[in-house]
Amino acid sequence: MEFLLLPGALAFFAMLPLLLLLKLTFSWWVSPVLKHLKLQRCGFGGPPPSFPLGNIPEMKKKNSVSSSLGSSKHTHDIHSSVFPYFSRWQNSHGKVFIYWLGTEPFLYIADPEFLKKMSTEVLAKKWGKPRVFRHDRDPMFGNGLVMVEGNEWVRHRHVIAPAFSPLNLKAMASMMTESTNQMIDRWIAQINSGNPEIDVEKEVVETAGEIIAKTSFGMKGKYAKEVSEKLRALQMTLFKTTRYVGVPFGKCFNVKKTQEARKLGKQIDKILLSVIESRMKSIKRETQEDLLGLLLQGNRHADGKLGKTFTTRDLLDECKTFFFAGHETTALAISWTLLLLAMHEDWQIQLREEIREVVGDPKELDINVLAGLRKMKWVMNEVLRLYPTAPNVQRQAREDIKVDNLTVPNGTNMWIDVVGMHHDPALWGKDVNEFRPERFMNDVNGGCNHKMGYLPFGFGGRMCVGRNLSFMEYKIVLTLLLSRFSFRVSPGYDHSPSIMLSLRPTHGLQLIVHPLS
Ligand code: HEM
Repeated sequence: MEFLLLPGALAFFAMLPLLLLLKLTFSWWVSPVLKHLKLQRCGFGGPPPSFPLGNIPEMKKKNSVSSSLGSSKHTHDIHSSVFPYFSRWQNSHGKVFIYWLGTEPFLYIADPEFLKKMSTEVLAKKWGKPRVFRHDRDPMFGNGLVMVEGNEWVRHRHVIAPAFSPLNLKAMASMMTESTNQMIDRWIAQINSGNPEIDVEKEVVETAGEIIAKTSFGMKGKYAKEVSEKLRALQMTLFKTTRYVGVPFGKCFNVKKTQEARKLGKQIDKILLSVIESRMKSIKRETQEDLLGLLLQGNRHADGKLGKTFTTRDLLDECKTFFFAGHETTALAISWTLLLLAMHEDWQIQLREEIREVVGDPKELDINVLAGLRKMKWVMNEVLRLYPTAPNVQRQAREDIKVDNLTVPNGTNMWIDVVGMHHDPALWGKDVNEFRPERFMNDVNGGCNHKMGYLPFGFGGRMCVGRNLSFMEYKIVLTLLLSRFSFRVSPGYDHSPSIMLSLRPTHGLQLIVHPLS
């Protein structure tokens, strides 16, 4: 019997490399070509891709050409500098077209009407997230809420959303004031030493990292700082390199960085797992009011046992997700705000007056009054319009989607260009690139002529779950900073916003900071 099988088995092993080659040729060449033909038949145009890089060479070329907007030219007209390739392709292919990251087709969307029609066709739980990004960002988000799909997403969102209710968030205010006051002390010391130029982006991002480490997993002091630094190092390792997402063997271009990210990811998981496990052991005494505490309390069966909805791995992925989705987006919103207020002293004065009227003495900050900071909310909305810190929203079709006479085929990735829509004069009018917070005075959409044209927190059922937390942090940090300091743009500041997952200032954000008497 064995002898009879042997020639067959040998033939199989001899064929193995050929089978593998056929499989790879199909997935990386035949299948993308078929997809391309299908998309063309569906009526979508776009820049012609090459194999195996897709349109990446053109994207990289344009990236290197785009440079600083010039220190004297603090223009808010940033779309063509942060996404030069999209801005160019829009001119020749309109506001909806196909481009390719490696062998993965992406539908580019900067047309709110198209987006509206598509999103009325698809339930939140039926949207996918691009598989190439899920894979690429696995060390950061794992299967946390940002990436999870289908019924699993419903389950996660159902448990997580209540943790972000305004009532629960109030308990976190003291963690925010504590870290902000420590930052203020550092600034005072630096100014007293004769150096009033502060890189507010570096400072605020660091402080927000500590805040989220406290509010997410209840870490304190030095420990919060250490974990937050490790998590940030992981993000830098993943994003500060030339990346070939969607390209076959793309990770091989960066073996060292990929290994480094994996190593850091494991270290972080180890630290967070030990925190989660020790918190689980003391579950009966669990009174901590951070997000992990709230999830643990919601994760108990009626008999008090753990694991109703989340496994330890789920909890770990969610804690990391809160960190990565929450700290930089909020910190950068605060940093861009400080720049815009430094450029528009009138608004700095108006906000300071509002703080005086609504909050009174910031040393006794009563967070119940924060809702009264109306002008500050207009400023936040306007900053997130001009500088949306989450510069795009992504989806993947899990079924064919009909939009008028076009079909978006199952599996198509979508890249919704938030920066593009927020800077589109057809949606906002001639003053689109001006800082005018008052446009939000009587209109939550800031006068945009389409309600899906303003998407700083995404859209539909998957809209940002942490936005209430970010509103609170934004108001607390700004209240404390504006009560203590005035801000001017430093001559050393080079205005060059760029994308590194979030929309950030490439060379930091240097302001001249003066203590108020
Ligand atoms: C200014 C601050 C923030 C901005 C601009 C922002 C923006 C966004 C955007 C654009 C999305 C994608 C929505 C979509 O796909 O339609 C999102 C999702 C998400 N955000 Fe935020 N975010 C901010 C703060 C936060 C904070 C503070 C947290 C948590 C601590 C957080 C946690 C999340 C999570 C977990 C999701 C995934 C929601 C889901 O898919 O169900 N975000 N955010």
